[in-house]
Amino acid sequence: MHQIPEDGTSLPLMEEFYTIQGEGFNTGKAAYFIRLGGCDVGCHWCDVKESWDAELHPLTPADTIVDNASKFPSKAVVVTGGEPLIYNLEYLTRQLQSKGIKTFIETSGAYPLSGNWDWICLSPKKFKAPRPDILPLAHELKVIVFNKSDFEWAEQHAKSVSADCKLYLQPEWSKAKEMTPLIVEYVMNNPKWEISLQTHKYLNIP
Ligand SMILES: C[S@@+](CC[C@H](N)C(=O)[O-])C[C@H]1O[C@@H](n2cnc3c(N)ncnc32)[C@H](O)[C@@H]1O
Ligand SMILES: Nc1nc2[nH]cc(C(=O)O)c2c(=O)[nH]1
Ligand code: SF4
Ligand SMILES: [Mg+2]
Repeated sequence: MHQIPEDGTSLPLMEEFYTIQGEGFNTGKAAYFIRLGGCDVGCHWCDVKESWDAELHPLTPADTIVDNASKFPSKAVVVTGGEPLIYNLEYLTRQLQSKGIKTFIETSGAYPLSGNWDWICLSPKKFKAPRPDILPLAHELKVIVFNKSDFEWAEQHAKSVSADCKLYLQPEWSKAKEMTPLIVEYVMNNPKWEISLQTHKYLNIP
């Protein structure tokens, strides 16, 4: 069993890679991705189920992760998972920011917010709803559309985000053929929403 230190100085690291942010507001921007292992939210359509068991991913010093991230030209890091907010991300984000690196997170919001973030992408899940306190702090609300009921789920959460939070509807990958036309129609009728696509999957990059 991992003994994960509560101060966040070591974290279960599944993978780290330099790529282009494929989704949401920062789409198209180069960024270093840090994928932490561990998630119990249980989305049946999750595209990284290999991340769920934290035990499979080696505890790695946050200092090593920061050193690795520093070597790339883009000064932006996306922390994702798994569910990264299972862990205390205070130390990791402070260290990144002290090196002039912008910190972006991808989260379901199911765990308490920790860390200092330049960009929070909140993707709320029905399977384990976000904590209400993260909603007003999100810079971007990105709702995955797997079926028609997800439009209502999206509107429900849009009520609690800040006035300048960007609103995105993203088709669930396996249902994209079916759901994308519905999203297109929805956005034309409700233009406060925008479409987000998983562009990295079309580009065949990580
Ligand atoms: C794998 S999750 C990891 C971060 C966090 N657990 C979360 O769900 O936000 C990263 C992003 O991918 C989205 N995502 C996961 N599986 C997807 C799928 N099959 N189709 C579209 N988006 C998906 C999530 O909603 C989230 O915005
Ligand atoms: N290119 C790329 N962009 C992404 N945006 C969010 C991702 C994620 O899995 O969190 C992701 C990912 O896995 N790859
Ligand atoms: S919360 Fe994120 S990592 Fe966890 S199962 Fe859902 S999509 Fe996958
Ligand atoms: Mg992904």
